[in-house]
Amino acid sequence: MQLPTTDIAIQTDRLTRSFGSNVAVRELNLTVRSGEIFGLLGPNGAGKTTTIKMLTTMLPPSSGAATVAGHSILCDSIGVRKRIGYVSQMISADGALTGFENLLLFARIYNVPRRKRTQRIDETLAFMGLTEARDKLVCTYSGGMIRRLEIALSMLHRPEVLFLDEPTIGLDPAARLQVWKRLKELLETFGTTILLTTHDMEEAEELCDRIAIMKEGVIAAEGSAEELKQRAGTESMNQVFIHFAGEFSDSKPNFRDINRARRTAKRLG
Ligand SMILES: Nc1ncnc2c1ncn2[C@@H]1O[C@H](COP(=O)(O)OP(=O)(O)OP(=O)(O)O)[C@@H](O)[C@H]1O
Repeated sequence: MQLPTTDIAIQTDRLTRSFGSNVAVRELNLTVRSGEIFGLLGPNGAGKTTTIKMLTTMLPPSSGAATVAGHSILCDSIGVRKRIGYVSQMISADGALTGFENLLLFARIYNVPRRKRTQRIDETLAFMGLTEARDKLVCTYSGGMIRRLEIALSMLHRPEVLFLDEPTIGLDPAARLQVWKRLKELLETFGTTILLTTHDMEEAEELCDRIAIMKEGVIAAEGSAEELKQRAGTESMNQVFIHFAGEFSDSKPNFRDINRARRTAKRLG
């Protein structure tokens, strides 16, 4: 089915990225509809982060093309950047500043008009349940509060599309639920399209309207959690993952990837 372009938030056309002889993402054709939460799943090294880096214009593709919020990642990276937010696994808020000060810094970067800044920051803090922590140093925040602040930083300019790389990695169950709640509210309140990566099958089922399971740089399966369960002939999302991505998640074991995931978990834990 062909969707009208206004209903499409992200579209890729044979998007490919290689690192030397290693093809991390191979001729990816992906469509994310406006106003949905889309989950990219897959074992370590499947190409999820590389996909996000290309879509956020941080990494040029080796070949292929993509549009994000109607703008080409190849010819209009500024147009893309103005319309997106990105919460990576790596970048953290500055622990030596308060939540408010962190947001003020981003408000300047995003060119939020000076007279609107304080109001926008306070609204965003309230939205993320951080009003009471407004003037506290971020180094005193819990892992869940840091993650919510990072989401607040990424949505300060009210992006059309938000990219989240493993948003709840390293969080305890209560903090994870809080993040899910805020992300759903973000979609309901602002209509923000969300593309996230996760290894957490419960997260994918609970949060995502549609899911793509990547394996070795290609999409092995795509659909809603219910559709994927039906196709795999199981009620368990873990079994769905194994069915489409394979039993072993060490197809491309990589010190860099494991080390990065551990550092993120440690940072938030
Ligand atoms: N900067 C880089 N230089 C060389 N190889 C890279 C680089 N970034 C990614 N890769 C390789 O590309 C492949 C895909 O990596 P990517 O980080 O996209 O996977 P991922 O699905 O996000 O994994 P994870 O779940 O561990 O975050 C891996 O084989 C990885 O080693």
